[in-house]
Amino acid sequence: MDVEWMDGLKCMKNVLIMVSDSKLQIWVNYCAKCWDMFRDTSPKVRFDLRAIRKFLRFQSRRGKLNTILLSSPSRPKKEKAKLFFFFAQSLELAALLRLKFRVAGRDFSMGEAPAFLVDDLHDGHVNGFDLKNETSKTVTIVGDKKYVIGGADDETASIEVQIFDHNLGEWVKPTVLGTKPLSCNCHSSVLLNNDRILIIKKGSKPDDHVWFLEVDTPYVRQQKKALGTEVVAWSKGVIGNAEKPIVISGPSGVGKGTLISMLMKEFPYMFGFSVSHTTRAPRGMEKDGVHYHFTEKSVMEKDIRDGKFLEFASVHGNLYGTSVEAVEQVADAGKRCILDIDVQGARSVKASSLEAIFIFICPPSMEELEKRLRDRGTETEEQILKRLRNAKAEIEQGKSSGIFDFILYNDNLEECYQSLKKLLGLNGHVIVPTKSARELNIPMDHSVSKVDDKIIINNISPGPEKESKNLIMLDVSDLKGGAPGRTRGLNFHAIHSFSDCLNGMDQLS
Ligand SMILES: Nc1ncnc2c1ncn2[C@@H]1O[C@H](COP(=O)(O)OP(=O)(O)OP(=O)(O)O)[C@@H](O)[C@H]1O
Ligand SMILES: Nc1nc2c(ncn2[C@@H]2O[C@H](COP(=O)(O)O)[C@@H](O)[C@H]2O)c(=O)[nH]1
Repeated sequence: MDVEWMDGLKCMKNVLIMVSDSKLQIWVNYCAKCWDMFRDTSPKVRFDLRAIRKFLRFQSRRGKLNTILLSSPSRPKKEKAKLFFFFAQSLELAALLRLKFRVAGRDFSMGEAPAFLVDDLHDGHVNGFDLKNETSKTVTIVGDKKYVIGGADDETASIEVQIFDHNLGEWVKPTVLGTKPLSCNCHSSVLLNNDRILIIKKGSKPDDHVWFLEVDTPYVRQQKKALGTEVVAWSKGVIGNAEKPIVISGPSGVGKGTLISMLMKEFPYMFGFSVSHTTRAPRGMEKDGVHYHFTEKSVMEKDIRDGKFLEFASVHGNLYGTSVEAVEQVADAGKRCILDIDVQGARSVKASSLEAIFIFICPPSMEELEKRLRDRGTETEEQILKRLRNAKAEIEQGKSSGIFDFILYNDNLEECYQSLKKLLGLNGHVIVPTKSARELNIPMDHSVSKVDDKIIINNISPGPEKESKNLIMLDVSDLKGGAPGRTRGLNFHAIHSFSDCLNGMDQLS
């Protein structure tokens, strides 16, 4: 193996760096003397980061660098981890150079700290997730792209996203879908499954800590195809396992609205209505923002072009649509979302990445449907005839398209309502939500590490209550939903040490 001594690193005294040309690897080693110095003080003080950066840049320009291997078989894992953390502080550079780290035989991409190796890392070392620079940006590499997240000075602005495409060798401005998180002083970024970046905001409100920037999920891929641009999508993380949204379809006048109102009245804390946009005029009792967002056609068409809608359709001569925000608002309130949309809309939702339960409501007969529409007295004769004509095709599609998981006949209203409750599992005991991890505070000053599907949030400056737990584990193994809409299934646990995250722990939610 070729061994080169790098000039730039001579000032590092006790750290040896060897370059293996054949393997394109750097081996980082350290001796006992170095460790003794290293143990008691911040690595930042002991090591000359600038020299390391210079060295790494130099190597990367020569195309020699793809892996840093921390190797010292005689050293305990914990010590290796400390050294790893020290290198992880060079995240910005590592991300630019697209480095890989290997510690104790395991590969970690830059920014992933092997938390299980560092039980007692309480002395304020950052773990590489934050760039810790003035503009609070983080850099995450996914495939051939570099995602630079953050950087807005103004806290009323949203977190910015910029992408550098290594294939094109240029910066690309992405179309950013979904409600964007407000800017914050500092955040951590962790790549999950190579398709989304977990963002943990520091010093934000409890319901605003966790966000996901989707970069290559099925929804994002679909939108890239549809919009023909680079696309990323924000999705806010919600704690707990709020259940799948419910899509209710059926011909006009069948009683969808009536059934939904009954459900929301009986279970107000459980369900929330997705308020659609429409270009039709309001009926007498209808309120803007409650029954619909009544909108100008040109405005709605522009919002559709801008990707703000989960689905939209022309129904009985007017434009109707469900905005991503409408679904997100319900999830934010911790409720299960109900969508009252036509069959075309249900088809679009089915094809989207929003996992939902699809229910079709059928009338007992066309005569009864006509009677209900006429008795409701909200449409003109012409509109009634149009709705009845459309009803025939809708019922056919509802029964045969394979979109719907359940078909209910709304003959006797009370019986139909009971059937609806039964299929939603509401006919037995209903659990009323209690105090939950929604109130959990993620400490302002924290570091973040990742072990498999577990994110460890370590309170760097614990408060006066000595007994309070300083470690929080965020379990992301069971994520559901995602953009468009919220990402459900986040679970927080209090843990006493890093090793707890591999064993049992106290769940907070
Ligand atoms: N099972 C039922 N028996 C008799 N009348 C009913 C029944 N269900 C609903 N209705 C009545 O039928 C009318 C239409 O119901 P509703 O407005 O809920 O229909 P819808 O499916 O929401 O219609 P649209 O799609 O046009 O909004 C209302 O006047 C309602 O009170
Ligand atoms: N595809 C969508 N269809 C929707 C939406 N909101 C309502 N609707 C459907 O439109 C008809 C007519 O409603 P009305 O209030 O004018 O009587 C009805 O079938 C609704 O289900 C939507 O956002 N998208």
